[in-house]
Amino acid sequence: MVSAAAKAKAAAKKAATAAKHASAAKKAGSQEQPSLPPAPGPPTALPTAVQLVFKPNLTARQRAILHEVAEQHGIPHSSSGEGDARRIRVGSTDAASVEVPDGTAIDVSDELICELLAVHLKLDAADAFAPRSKPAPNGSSGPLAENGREVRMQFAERGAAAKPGGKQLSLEAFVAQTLPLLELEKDAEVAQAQEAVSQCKPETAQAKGRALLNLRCTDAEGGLLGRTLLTLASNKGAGTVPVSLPPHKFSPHDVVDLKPNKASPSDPAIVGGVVYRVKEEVIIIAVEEAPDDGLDQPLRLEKLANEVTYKRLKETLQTLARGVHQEGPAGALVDVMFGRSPPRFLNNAPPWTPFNTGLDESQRRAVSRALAAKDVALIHGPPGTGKTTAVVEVILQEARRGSKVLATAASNIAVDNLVERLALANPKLSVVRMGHPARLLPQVLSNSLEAHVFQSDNSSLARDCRKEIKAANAKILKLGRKDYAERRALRSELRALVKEERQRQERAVTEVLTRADVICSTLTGVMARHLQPIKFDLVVIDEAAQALEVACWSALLKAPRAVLAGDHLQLPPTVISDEAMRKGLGQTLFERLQRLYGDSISEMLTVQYRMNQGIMQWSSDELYAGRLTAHASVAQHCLADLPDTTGSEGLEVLALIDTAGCDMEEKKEEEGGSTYNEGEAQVVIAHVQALIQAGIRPLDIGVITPYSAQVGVLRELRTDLLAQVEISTVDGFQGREKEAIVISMVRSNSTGEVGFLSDNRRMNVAVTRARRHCALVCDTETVSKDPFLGRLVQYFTDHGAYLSADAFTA
Ligand SMILES: Nc1ncnc2c1ncn2[C@@H]1O[C@H](COP(=O)(O)OP(=O)(O)OP(=O)(O)O)[C@@H](O)[C@H]1O
Repeated sequence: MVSAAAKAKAAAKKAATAAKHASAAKKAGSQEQPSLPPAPGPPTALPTAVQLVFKPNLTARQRAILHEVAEQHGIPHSSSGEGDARRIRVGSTDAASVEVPDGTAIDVSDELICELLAVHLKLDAADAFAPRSKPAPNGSSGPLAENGREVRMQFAERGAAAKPGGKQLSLEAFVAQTLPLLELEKDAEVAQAQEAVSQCKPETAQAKGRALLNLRCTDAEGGLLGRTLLTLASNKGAGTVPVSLPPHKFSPHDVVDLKPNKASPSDPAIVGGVVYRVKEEVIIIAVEEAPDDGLDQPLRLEKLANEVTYKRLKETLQTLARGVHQEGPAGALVDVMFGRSPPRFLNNAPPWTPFNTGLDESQRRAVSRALAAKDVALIHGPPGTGKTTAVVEVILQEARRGSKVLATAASNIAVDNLVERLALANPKLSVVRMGHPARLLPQVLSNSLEAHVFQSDNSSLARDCRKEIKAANAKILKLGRKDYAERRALRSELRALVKEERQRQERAVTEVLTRADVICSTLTGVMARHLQPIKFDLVVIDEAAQALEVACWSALLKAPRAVLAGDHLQLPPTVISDEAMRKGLGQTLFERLQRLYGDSISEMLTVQYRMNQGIMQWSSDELYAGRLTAHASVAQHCLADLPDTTGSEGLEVLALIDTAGCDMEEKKEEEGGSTYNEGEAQVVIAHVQALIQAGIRPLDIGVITPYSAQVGVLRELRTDLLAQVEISTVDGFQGREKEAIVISMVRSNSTGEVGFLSDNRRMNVAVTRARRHCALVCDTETVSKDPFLGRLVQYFTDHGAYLSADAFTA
């Protein structure tokens, strides 16, 4: 058994050793740099880089030990204030202070204190905090009587830790570090929304992508399970020609306000709603009820901050911090995920007959591993390797065994994808999709909770109640002033009917959810009230590498077993706050578990079904240790094989179009700060035109650029012929594919600055969207200054056609 104190001691030793090494290295590099004396040193006041500030939620014992340890190491320490204002400070008074998160939900554990002292002050306090009372005999965390009050040593002495393959994160440290980061992220989102729509001119808000100005409502149709859909288009076309909307950041499920175009920021909305669909020329929003008037004027759409998500995520953290999960289904799973007990697997995977007989060897291995997992298994799916295909098989197999499955993903589109594929694979399966119908694809609406409920007996009885309510209301309206008795009787009847209607609706929802084999929801959606009492056997998270760890926990606490599928080498979750990102909010559970347990819980899919071998090989060698192979059905496919193409000239699998020396310098937007490159954009469009002339359908071509400003420039250059060519940022293309992809890298400067292009995950996603052709348009001199991009350029030079951009402008 590895105690918390022992682990903290190991962590402290590691940090102290690292500090010693760093100081030794500094010393070796520069004789002028004095190294710190090794701790414990003489009790002289040492300068420290930070000052830790502890709030009142420490026990008397912890406070005493803190002072003792600081004293021993000659580090300044003080205690001030009373009650809630009480603070213990450890570290130099003039150093930057680091507040140890408090909050009533968090007990600051010994382990957390040891870690904080080790990380920030390079102090080894493990011995001092070693428990002086014995743990409960069963090794579980029993309450220890101390200083006259009970102190819960949460998780402190739980089962033996599995052999960790990487740095461990304790549950307490995770909660303590994530709570403030969530606050930062919420503040950043609210600030972004406020700044964009209320503190700046509407034109600036539009430039930032958070507002769309001068729209007209072209359609208001009923449907969508009782909601109204409003279609909004740009007023510029005046109804004659459809006009593209300007670049924006609206996407399905965003919460929005619709206002008169000239309204001031504080004016109320005509109506609020949720974005239902985003198309090139229109945006469709779902509203509870169409407003009676106000829609026949120029309109403005504003994106609002969605604070509900943060509230839900905080609740999840608080549940974890309180240790409530220990009594719930996920008690043992939590221990495994924080390295306190090893992951367990059945000795032999249960026999299974695949629903999908075309699964390849690596997919079968991944499914077997998932079915054998008693706690958690990972499916690592590089681009196009059929990760969702494997996940769907796992769910079908589990449902066949009688398990109730909660199938989730971070995005609505990924959840819809699961629903659609599950329903197709086994139409007898009861698959229920949670969530606002506006957020669902039309093809999965019949699986929505509302659609299921609508068909149930209780719901039909509830509708009868509704009819009777209407009739009773009509009768009341017809009554004369003096019909007191009758009115009273009708009112009482009404109350009973309303109550019965509500109860029937509730019962209908509970029945549908209880009977379902698979319930599908986004990660934040799983905290919906109706799901609270439902028990699951397995939680599946698809696209887990795009989900914040805290969001995964909302789902994970609902079942004893979990299967996570994803690829940590593609784009990470979006985090708005730079500070929160820097401090680790973007770190995903998928990646953490990969580091912690590696191949012992993870199966990598190795056959990809999308790319020509030439496109795949760069990604495989650069990011997946050369383990990917192209399935025979795609390994050699190229554009020239497509119908209607004219020969193979200009249709090579890889092409490098070099703008170096062609006077195509990048520029920076005045507002927003995004980068663009007009010269390069013209070259990109010219190459797309050449592809179309060679017989490639515009629909099969995608243009990807990392910079939103370049998306705008490219869209402006698009002629009618190119209307169906999709132009988007890398993020907009994640999870998708096109026969031909043209990448506009934008950066061209004399200093070799490449910004976030050097993030290998971003480039990995961009290149691997292509099935048969990938063209890289860039200034090779600028981008090659970055070693990773230099290798990419070299790969394209070695294996593809090389063209100078001059050839396109001549
Ligand atoms: N065993 C297989 N045999 C043939 N085709 C397959 C197989 N597995 C997956 N595919 C096909 O490969 C494509 C990608 O599959 P899927 O969407 O499951 O992959 P993914 O890894 O989830 O994709 P992404 O890279 O977008 O995350 C789909 O068209 C799918 O039908």
